[in-house]
Amino acid sequence: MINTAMINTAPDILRCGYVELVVSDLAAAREFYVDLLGLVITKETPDTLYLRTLEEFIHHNLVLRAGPVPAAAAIAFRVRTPEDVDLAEAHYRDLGCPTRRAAGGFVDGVGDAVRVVDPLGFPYEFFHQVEHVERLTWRYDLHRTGSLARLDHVNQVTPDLPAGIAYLEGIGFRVTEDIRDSDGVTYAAWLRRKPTVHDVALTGGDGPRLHHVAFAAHESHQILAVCDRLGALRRSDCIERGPGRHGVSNAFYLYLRDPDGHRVELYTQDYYTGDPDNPVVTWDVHDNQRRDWWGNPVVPSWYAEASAVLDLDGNPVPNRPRADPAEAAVTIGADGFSYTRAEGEERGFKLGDQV
Ligand SMILES: O=S(=O)(O)c1ccc(O)c(O)c1
Ligand SMILES: [Fe+2]
Repeated sequence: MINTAMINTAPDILRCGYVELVVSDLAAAREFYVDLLGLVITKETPDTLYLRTLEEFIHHNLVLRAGPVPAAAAIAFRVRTPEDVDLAEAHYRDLGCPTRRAAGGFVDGVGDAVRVVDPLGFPYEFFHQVEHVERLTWRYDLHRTGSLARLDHVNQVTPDLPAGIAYLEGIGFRVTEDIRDSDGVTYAAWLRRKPTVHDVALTGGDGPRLHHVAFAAHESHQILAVCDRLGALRRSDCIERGPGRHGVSNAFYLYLRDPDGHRVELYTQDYYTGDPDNPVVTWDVHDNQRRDWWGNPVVPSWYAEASAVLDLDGNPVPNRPRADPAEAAVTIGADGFSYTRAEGEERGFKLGDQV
């Protein structure tokens, strides 16, 4: 149940504004995110890159900071007013979480902000004041392969889904879709603030870890163009999963891994969820089309690997193990290679038996 008392002090979150990633080789990361994916450089210093998508008007959607340990340093949400930063600071103090305020911002282009280590162990930031930059929507002369339009969501690995969902509902998020089994175990959930399928997804597993950050294109052919470009450049090795169409969200997708292994999703064409009675879509964990609508396999690394997250002092936050069953175990390894049916309904491998 949602604890409405908590919502009263929660900030009014608009959307996920940016993610700060630590990368071990800034030049290699620049080549991946700028040359390959076409993100736009708003600002560049010797140790930091500020990048944005084509439709963005705030200073950046991605901060790449050179550092020894690849990890996620911040998941930053824009809030509606400057006063919401105060509310965020008070809310997380009420929750007993570490907080740190920076009146001049933690990164360039962003003003007064508060960073917290939230109850799940994730480094969240809440900001309102931000430097406006040129929105490049109509600058087709600058659009590159993929034409990534905006930052869409983050996916976070956490062990206890019910607790994670309750916490996020307490700061105003709403579930739009989830994956469960007949015993009531929840394996994954998608939660929103903006009127699409999600701003934050929770994936059941040892955490806190950042599973991926997703950028949205307008059309699936733009994602396919990235695949073709990667093939032409003989960089197909950075394609981890897809292209394909998700069951959950109905979005067309592609997952890439950057030079440090940070996972990036290219994503397009999910659906509107803005009405207060938006119906939640629940998928059975044995539904072989839940994660890929065409039944294509989910490679094991997609379930197993994710990025560490840092606390407010820059130290990796230790993982807590998931107590509930792991989806990859319940679905007989990389599902899509076999029918993931409940006990007694096994039908062996799909066509083209895999070894
Ligand atoms: O693989 S899923 O269909 O569950 C899925 C749906 C939406 C996403 O953004 C995602 O990363 C994964
Ligand atoms: Fe995603």
